[in-house]
Amino acid sequence: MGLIQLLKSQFLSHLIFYYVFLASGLIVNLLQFCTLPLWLVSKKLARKINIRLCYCISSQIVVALEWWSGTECTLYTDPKNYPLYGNENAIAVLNHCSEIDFLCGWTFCERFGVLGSSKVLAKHELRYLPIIGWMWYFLEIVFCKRKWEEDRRTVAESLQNLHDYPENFWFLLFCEGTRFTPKKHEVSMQVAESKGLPKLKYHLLPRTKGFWVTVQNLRGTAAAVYDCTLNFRNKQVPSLLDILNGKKYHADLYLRRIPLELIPEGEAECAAWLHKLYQEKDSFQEHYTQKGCFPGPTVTHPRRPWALINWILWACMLLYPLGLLLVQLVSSGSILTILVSVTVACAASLGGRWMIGQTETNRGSSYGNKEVPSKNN
Ligand SMILES: CC/C=C\C/C=C\C/C=C\C/C=C\C/C=C\C/C=C\CCC(=O)SCCNC(=O)CCNC(=O)[C@H](O)C(C)(C)COP(=O)(O)OP(=O)(O)OC[C@H]1O[C@@H](n2cnc3c(N)ncnc32)[C@H](O)[C@@H]1OP(=O)(O)O
Ligand SMILES: CCCCCCCC/C=C\CCCCCCCC(=O)OC[C@@H](O)COP(=O)(O)O
Repeated sequence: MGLIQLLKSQFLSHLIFYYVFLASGLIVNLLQFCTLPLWLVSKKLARKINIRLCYCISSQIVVALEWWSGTECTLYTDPKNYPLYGNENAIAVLNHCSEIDFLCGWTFCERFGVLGSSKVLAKHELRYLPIIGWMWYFLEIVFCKRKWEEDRRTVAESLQNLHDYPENFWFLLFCEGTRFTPKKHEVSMQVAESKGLPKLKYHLLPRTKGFWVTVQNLRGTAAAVYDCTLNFRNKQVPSLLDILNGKKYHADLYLRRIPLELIPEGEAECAAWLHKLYQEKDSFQEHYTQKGCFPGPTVTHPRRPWALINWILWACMLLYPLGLLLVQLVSSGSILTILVSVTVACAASLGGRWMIGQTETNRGSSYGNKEVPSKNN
């Protein structure tokens, strides 16, 4: 292991990341809270400010992927659609295959300039996640309880609010609704069988209602669906903790742009369309497994410096006063103050590690583990 690699795996390096993330995150949350009165005066300005504040947080995790771990992201797409990315609103349908799939999504958002504004249909539990969940509240992220009787109204209402959104955004949907595990795959393939649908090898059966309600409510707002299929080279299974340890991966994303007008309006037709899309995604994954790449040409879209600059600015702002304080504490020689500093460091480390734990599949929900197939299918 080289010296740099060794440095990246050290507790102190992680502690710096955690401290900067947690301290800046709480400051950003506080600033977002202060924008509340502004929403009454100018919704447009409040949204624009919140987009930039959210960028300050989410770009820090992108920095960990792009600059700290050096992970590379290759985009496979039709070059003729390339100028549209980042310049229109879109619904991104991404396979939920990895603990860092959301982060790869964020990286592409960053590269195409829509990181601050991009959104997701997220499970309700994430609303309460400190920093990220609180930030999402101000970003108008759409939450669902994964209970259709409740979601059908709330999700539609939240989507309608996005009609006058002042900046371009991508709206991410993990149609599988949960992350892939062998058990969930087995259950969902039983459902597929009961519905007379072909089995999928690499994906869980997609949940169609969220897709339908999103497409219907974003008609006129979003121009296209981006069908995104993600995989990692050499059968690697990345985790956020490994990224923090500086482990480098190579992500490949296959992106097809499908104009929204091509998607059927009726619920049943839309559901059938999505099932067909997932069958195609499955065939792309098969191609990747056989050949080590997706079909079609690649385009190179390099990382931008802004996320790194943002992180360095926060680090300077937060580490300098902390350094001064630590010097004072140590020179004061007070055992109590030194103990307090150690406790704060441990709290930052445990807090950061706990947040990373939220991305780990083995701590995931039991949603999709034991669902009863619908009677009428
Ligand atoms: C250039 C690059 C371009 C793009 C880059 C890509 C992306 C970047 C874009 C943006 C990034 C922005 C932010 C990302 C940051 C972080 C995100 C991180 C995480 C958040 C993600 C989540 O939280 S995922 C979980 C929440 N989301 C979802 O669940 C969405 C999908 N779900 C649905 O749509 C559901 O339908 C629902 C939630 C709306 C409602 O769920 P419910 O369970 O109540 O109803 P269902 O309809 O799903 O269930 C009943 C029907 O399902 C059948 N059934 C039963 N069991 C199963 C089973 N095991 N599998 C499949 N189907 C099952 C059942 O038979 C019923 O069938 P019907 O025929 O009656 O419908
Ligand atoms: C710069 C480094 C800073 C270090 C600290 C970083 C801490 C960052 C921590 C968390 C960022 C969390 C972002 C979103 C979390 C995404 C979680 C997720 O992927 O949800 C899974 C959900 O779809 C389905 O859930 P289940 O599979 O049903 O359960």
